Amino acid sequence: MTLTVDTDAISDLPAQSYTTFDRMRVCNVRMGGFLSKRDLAGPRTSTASITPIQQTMAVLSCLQPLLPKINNLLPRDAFLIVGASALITHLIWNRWEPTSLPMVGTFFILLPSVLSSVSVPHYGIMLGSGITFLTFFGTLFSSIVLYPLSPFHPLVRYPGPLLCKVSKLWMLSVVSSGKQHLYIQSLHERYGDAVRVGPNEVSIRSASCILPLMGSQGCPKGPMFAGRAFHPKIPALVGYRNAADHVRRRRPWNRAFNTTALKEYQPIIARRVSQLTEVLGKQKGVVDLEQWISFFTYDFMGDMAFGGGTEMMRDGDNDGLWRALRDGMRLSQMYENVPWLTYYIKDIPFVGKDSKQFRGMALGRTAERYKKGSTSKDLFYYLSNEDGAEKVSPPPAVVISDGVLALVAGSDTTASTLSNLFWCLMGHAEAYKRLQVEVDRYYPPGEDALNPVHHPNMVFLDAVINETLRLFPVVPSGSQRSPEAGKGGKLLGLYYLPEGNQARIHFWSVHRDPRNFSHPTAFFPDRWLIAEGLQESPDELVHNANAFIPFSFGPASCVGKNLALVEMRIVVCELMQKFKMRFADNYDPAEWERAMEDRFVVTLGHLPAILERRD
Ligand code: HEM
Repeated sequence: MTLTVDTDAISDLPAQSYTTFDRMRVCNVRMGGFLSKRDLAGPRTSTASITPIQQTMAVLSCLQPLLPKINNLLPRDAFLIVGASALITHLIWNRWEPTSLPMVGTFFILLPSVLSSVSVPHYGIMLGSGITFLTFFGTLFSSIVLYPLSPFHPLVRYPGPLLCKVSKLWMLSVVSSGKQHLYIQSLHERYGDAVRVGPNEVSIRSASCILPLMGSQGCPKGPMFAGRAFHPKIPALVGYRNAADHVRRRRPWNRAFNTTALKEYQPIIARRVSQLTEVLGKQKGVVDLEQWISFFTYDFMGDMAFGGGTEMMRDGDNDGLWRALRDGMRLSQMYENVPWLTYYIKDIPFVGKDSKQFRGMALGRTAERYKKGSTSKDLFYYLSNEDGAEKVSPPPAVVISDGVLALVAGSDTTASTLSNLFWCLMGHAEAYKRLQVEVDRYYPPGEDALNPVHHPNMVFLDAVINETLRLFPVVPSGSQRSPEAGKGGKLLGLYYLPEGNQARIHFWSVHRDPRNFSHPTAFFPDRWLIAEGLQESPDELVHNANAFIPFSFGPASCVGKNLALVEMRIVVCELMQKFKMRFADNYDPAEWERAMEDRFVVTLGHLPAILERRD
């Protein structure tokens, strides 16, 4: 629909005898019924109940008495008015970020159309409108580009590349390459510990900022999670920005991962790990270890989140949901950089198709699980309050959101760490041999490697897991935090993060910083034993345990950490007890890091290996 506003006719209305809403109704008739009956329902008692369109129209209507005077304006003044309106639009946009398409239309189509009335008397309809739109958008875009570079921007003191400072759109191109982690690392090497990676975002490499940014007195989550999930009405745990709501929502998760609950999951883990051993044992020749481990973690988390229903190790990805999960992850990472965009595109049918497909699956599984009731204590048991710990059970929509989160947060993270671990071991014969000795000592043939009873004694196993997570943190570019709205900015040691801006600790760079760890790029599990005094070292080693944050830090850090550790230890012990592993012939191990992509969670390439049974 084309909107044309007959400004002369509007200005003819006698201002005194019409209310704002009367004028709006007249405008609406002339605009072909653009506004709904609700928008035109008349004055309300409170401004809170007036829709954004009504507010804008009210402002425009109030300007009507001025319109006759506008006809007498000089062309120079007309330009100034249009330019000033563009600047005010930027100001409003910057501060409140309108979230509905009608608002976008009001600011970007209706407003310049109305403003055309100041140029039309001088240049005629076509030229006048053209000049107005050009002036309006020219001023608006110049302001958008120049403001982040100006001394008035609160992040002006942070260095960074010009393109990062101007727009997050630049980061979109970096993200699409899958190499965001290496790009940001290179920025830290060039610009220092705090780098501006977006107009309103800083990446931080300093370990001393971890506590003030992410600790209990730190900042809540930033807007990236809302962008990733298309601003859902009911966010999953990971998306809660209000600290008090996050604490409340995290309660069942904490119960689900306490020591008693973890013990109850052991039969579920054991069943899936022995299935993994069985399928690997049946493979002939080269196996893609990465793929089988991913299938295993996905099946296991399916058991945990929905009480079963996922059989990737048996059937493969026959319903395409695993592929949808990976594709969805790529797109979510794009959206997390431009969270405002997802407000406008979320209702387009094909947008977010993968996430919707995945959610549909979760909906079906949740319904089945409710019908079946609890057969064993799994994650669903706690999330749906089957344990009865909360007075009021959460509605199914909440349980579904959390179930999807469990599947996403618990499968690829653990799978990537396990694949990285086996890649490191197969490439470091000495560490492999040493771990094999430890596994054989505690789990010799005949001893049940699915029973975690000996794990507390397996210090080299933990050193290998830690070293893998240090070298390859699965969330390499970190998790965004932003100061709570209305509470002012946050002092992060030497740095200040003003309200309305965001920061992330760059886990990858912190873990590979020689100020935190000696020989930072080497796979050197011994460092963990040396740091604990369990092994001597000929050299003085730098080892900053506070800089090791693969599971993040603070009240919103990974809630599934203990489950992940138990699961990984069982898999390593079982596979090393049963198989001898080596890279496939002709495999170039350097390919591993080349194929590694930062998709918020790391995704990996193939891991071709030859597995020989040891028994
Ligand atoms: C090696 C395995 C894993 C690693 C390295 C890992 C790492 C992380 C990281 C870095 C975060 C971001 C925290 C933040 O925003 O600051 C996170 C969050 C989360 N993880 Fe994990 N994770 C792993 C396994 C798991 C498992 C098995 C689960 C089980 C369901 C899980 C559930 C979650 C949940 C629910 C969150 C959101 C926590 C919150 O917002 O309160 N993770 N994880």
